[in-house]
Amino acid sequence: MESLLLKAINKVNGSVTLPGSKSLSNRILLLAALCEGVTQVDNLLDSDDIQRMLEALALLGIKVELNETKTTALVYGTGGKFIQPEQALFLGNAGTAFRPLTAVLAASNIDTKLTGEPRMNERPIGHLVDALDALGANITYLENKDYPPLKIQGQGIEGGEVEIDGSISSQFLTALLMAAPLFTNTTTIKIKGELVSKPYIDITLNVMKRFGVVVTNDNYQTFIIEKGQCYQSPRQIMVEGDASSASYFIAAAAINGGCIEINGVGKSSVQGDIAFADVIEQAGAKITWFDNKIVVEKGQLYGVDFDANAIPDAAMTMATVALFAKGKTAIRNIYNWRVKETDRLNAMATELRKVGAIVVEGHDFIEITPPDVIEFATIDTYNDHRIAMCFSMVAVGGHDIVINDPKCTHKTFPTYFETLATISN
Ligand SMILES: O=C(O)C1=C[C@@H](OP(=O)(O)O)[C@@H](O)[C@H](O)C1
Ligand SMILES: C=C(OP(=O)(O)O)C(=O)O
Repeated sequence: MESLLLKAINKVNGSVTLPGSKSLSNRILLLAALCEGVTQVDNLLDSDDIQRMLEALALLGIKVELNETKTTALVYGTGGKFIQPEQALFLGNAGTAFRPLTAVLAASNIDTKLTGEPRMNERPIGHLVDALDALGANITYLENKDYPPLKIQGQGIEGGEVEIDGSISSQFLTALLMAAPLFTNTTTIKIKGELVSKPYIDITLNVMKRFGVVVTNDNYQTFIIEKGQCYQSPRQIMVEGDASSASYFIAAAAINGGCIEINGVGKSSVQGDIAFADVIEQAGAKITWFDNKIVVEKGQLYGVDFDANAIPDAAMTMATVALFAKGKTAIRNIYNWRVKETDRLNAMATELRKVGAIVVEGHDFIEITPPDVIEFATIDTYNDHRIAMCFSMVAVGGHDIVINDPKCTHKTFPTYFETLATISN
């Protein structure tokens, strides 16, 4: 396995342009496939998760033309008609591909198999399948109940009233919402349990609206999709920069004392992870907001204690910022870290201890007290892009560190380490 020795970074300074958002890219590709006509998608993310969605769409008979950098796509929508694929759709470890495609294919009239990496088979999908089953879908677990891989026998879905458990992943509700305009009747979705990661639902509703479908949302408890609405191409659509990826550069300036301009997201972002900037501001960083950029400078950082349920991805970055903050940092209400790329609560606790931090790993929280002296360590990344990117903060804070399997960042940010190098001295 490849390792990367990241040398201590003296100063970060300069400007970065973020790659497109993963969450927006995969939603937009799928909805563009579901409308009639051609949609031009600009600033598309070029990464593994998007590649998996593109491959699946190709097998379903959707033509997509990419430019040389794979950041502009022309998607030839087929109005919801797919061809019967010859082989299983391999979706890697991309939740934003697996979950929405499950719902959309359940509403189609073709038969498909959905598979993924071994870790995908450990990431639950039962809450989504239960809701689709209740609506009359025909989905079979090919290995273990409640987990991928799946066989889906598409036979159309009539719609109606349905409950969905929102306590493990918002992607299940996102999937149902995105598929609902394909159902024959009006659909009313009621949420069971506490809905996690709520801002991702705002992203979903925002993208659906840009494709012409309106959802009535009653305080995230009931969602109504009136019958007769179908996706309409906006013809051209721009993917905003990735707010989760922004967190590493926001953190870098805050830790290191440099000044970084981050282009591609700003105060008007539709992505909830932009709220990471508020958390780190509370911790002491100085943030200046613009419409489509953020400028960050250092302040003395202090540990913060916060509920991170709304920003599960960006919150991981605070776990390594904690190494350079005075006092204890507590990140709470993050049980679902355990069912993502790896058990992130356990993995972060293990790796933070390697550099000397005192860590309490709770069922749904993590507390980090920084060490007096950061120890040199080799960080395992568990095939989790965010662990690799988070631990680059150790170098940003002035300490050498080895990151195992740095290419795991390809899931969402293939050029992460090169981009970090451009602002490092
Ligand atoms: O809908 C989305 O685009 C996402 C939702 C979140 O997942 P959960 O809803 O499972 O927390 C997030 O962690 C993931 O990276 C992307
Ligand atoms: C949880 C993540 O990915 P996924 O979309 O596969 O859930 C993530 O990117 O941090």
